[in-house]
Amino acid sequence: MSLAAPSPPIRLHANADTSVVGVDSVLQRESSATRDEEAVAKAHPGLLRDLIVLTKPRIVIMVLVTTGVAAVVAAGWQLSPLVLLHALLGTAAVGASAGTMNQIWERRLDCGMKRTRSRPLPAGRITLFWAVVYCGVLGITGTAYLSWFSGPAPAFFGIATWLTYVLIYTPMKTRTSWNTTVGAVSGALPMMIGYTAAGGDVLGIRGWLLVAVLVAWQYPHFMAIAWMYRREYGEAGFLMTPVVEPTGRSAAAQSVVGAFALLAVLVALVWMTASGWSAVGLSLLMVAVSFGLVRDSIRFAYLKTDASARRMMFASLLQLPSAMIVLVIAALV
Ligand code: HEM
Ligand SMILES: CC(C)=CCC/C(C)=C/CC/C(C)=C/COP(=O)(O)OP(=O)(O)O
Repeated sequence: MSLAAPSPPIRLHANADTSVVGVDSVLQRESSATRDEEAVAKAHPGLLRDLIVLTKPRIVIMVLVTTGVAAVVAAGWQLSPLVLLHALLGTAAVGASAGTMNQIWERRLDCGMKRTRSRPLPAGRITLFWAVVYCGVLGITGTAYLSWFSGPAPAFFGIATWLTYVLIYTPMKTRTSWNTTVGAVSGALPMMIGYTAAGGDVLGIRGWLLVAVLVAWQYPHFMAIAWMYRREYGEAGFLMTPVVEPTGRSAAAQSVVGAFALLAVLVALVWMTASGWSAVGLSLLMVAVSFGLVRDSIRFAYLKTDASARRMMFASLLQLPSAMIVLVIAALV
C-alpha cells in the first residue's frame, strides 16, 4: 500500500504505540501529527488491516449479503451477474465510507470503551487527515459508481444510507435511545440499493418489505449487544436502551417484538415471491431458520443475563444469512 509514501514525508500513520490510549493521547497525537517535523511515514505492516478495520468490514459484508439478496428477489433468474456486481461494489464503497466516517466522528468517544479503543483512530495508528481523505474517496467514488453503473435510484439509496447513518444516527447515539430506530433504517436501506439496481420499482411492496425485514432484525441483534456492553456504553456516554432503562424490560420487549415481526415479514415475503407448495415448504423452512432467534429473544426477556444476550446475538448472526438463503430459493423456484 503506497499511501505511506516516504517522500515527501507524509504522515499517514501516527505513532503506532497503542499502550496508552485515551482522549488526551488522541488530542496530543492529532496536534503532533501536524507539527512533527520528523514525521516520516514508515511502511507499516498493519496499514492495510487498519484501512479495512476503519470500514467496519464485517458489517459491510453482511450488508452486501442483504443487498445481493434484494437484487435476486427483484429480478430472479433475469438478474445479470454484472448488474449484481456493480450494485455490490458501489454499496461496499459507500458502506465503507459510512463506517469510516462514523469512526472519525466517534474517535474520542471510542477511547472510552474497551471494545473500541484499539480502533485505528483512537489508538493513533491512522491520522485524522488520512481517515478523512480515505472516507471522502470511498464515498465519492462509491456514489459516482452507483449512479453511473446502477442508476439514479440505487445512488439515491446509497446517499440516504450514508446520510442517515452518519448525520442522524451517529450524533443521536449520545442524545437519545431512539438512535437504534434510525440506525435500523440506515442498516436496512441498502436493501433498496440492491432491489432498484436489479430493476425493482422504488415503490414496489417487496422492496419495502425487505427493508422491514432488516429493520425488525436489528432490534434483537442490537438489543443483545447493547445489553452485553451496557456498562461501557453508559460510561462512554452512549444512550442505548439498556443504559436509559437499566431493568432490561424495554430491551427485552424490543427484542421479542422485533423477532416476531421479523418472522411475520419474512413469511409474507415468501408468499409474495413463491407460490403453491413451494411457498408452503419455504414458509416452514423460514419458520425453522428463524425459530432460534425467536426462542432466544424470549429466553433473554425472561433471564436478562449477559449469557442470554450473547446467545441472542449469535442467533441473530445465524438467522439473517439463513433467512436470506431461503429468500433466494423463493426467488429462483
Ligand atoms: C441499529 C443498528 C445496528 C447497530 C447499533 C449495530 C451494532 C453492532 C455492534 C456494536 C457490533 C459489535 C459487537 C461486538 O463487538 O461484540 C455489531 C456486530 C455485528 N453487526 Fe451490527 N449493528 C447494527 C446493525 C447491523 C446491520 C444492519 C448489519 C448487517 C446487515 C449488522 C451486522 C453485524 C455483524 C455481521 C456483526 C458481527 C461482526 C462484528 O462484530 O463486527 N449489524 N453490530
Ligand atoms: C458501517 C456500515 C457498513 C454502515 C452502513 C450503514 C449501516 C449498515 C448502518 C447500520 C449498522 C449500524 C448502525 C452499525 C454500527 O453501529 P455503531 O456505529 O453504533 O457501532 P460501534 O459502536 O461499533 O461504533
